[in-house]
Amino acid sequence: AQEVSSDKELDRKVMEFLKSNKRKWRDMNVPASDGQLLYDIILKNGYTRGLEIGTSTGHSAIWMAWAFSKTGGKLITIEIDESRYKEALANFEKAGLSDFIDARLANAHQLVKELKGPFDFVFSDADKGWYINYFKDVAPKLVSKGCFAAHNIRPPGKRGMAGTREYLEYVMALDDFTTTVDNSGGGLAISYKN
Ligand SMILES: C[S@@+](CC[C@H](N)C(=O)[O-])C[C@H]1O[C@@H](n2cnc3c(N)ncnc32)[C@H](O)[C@@H]1O
Repeated sequence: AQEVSSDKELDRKVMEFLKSNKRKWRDMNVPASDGQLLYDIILKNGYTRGLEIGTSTGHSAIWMAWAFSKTGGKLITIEIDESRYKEALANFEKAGLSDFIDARLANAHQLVKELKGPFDFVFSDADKGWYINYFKDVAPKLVSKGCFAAHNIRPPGKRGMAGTREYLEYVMALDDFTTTVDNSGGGLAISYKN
């Protein structure tokens, strides 16, 4: 079983932050239920090396970094918009999670290619038309049993945001990944590397 540490003071601070901001996320942020889902996947698998593509103001990153605070891990997160990036940094500070997050102001089209990895958990939530490219760039740097999760994915056959259907068809056809879709929130395609 994976080592999971507990810091009650930090838990209290994060929970207080999430509670007081529950109705304040207005920048395309994931719903809290998806944040919880990401948190659960990281804890369940004991992941420690995370990458997020599309920070916005930091809601999903806060859930993931909270999980990484327990597994001894860290999250690299990328955002192209400076004002959202700055707001995210302030939110990470308020939530007490800055030590678990390496936030980058950059174009992910370039930076995802440059990052060495390895990663065991990736959350893709930036420009949907680029999802397949992000996946192709990251897959070789994802460890075996690692997970690549992509947001705003509808089940097969259902209409979704432009680019997301092509993405789902692409990952579903891969022999070295097993993909399921969770539609309890905004829609999450969860692909495990075999
Ligand atoms: C749906 S929002 C992310 C929401 C965030 N994951 C959350 O739950 O709080 C998508 C973000 O991706 C950013 N983005 C779009 N294209 C990008 C690119 N090429 N590189 C980095 N970030 C990008 C947008 O500026 C936007 O803030």
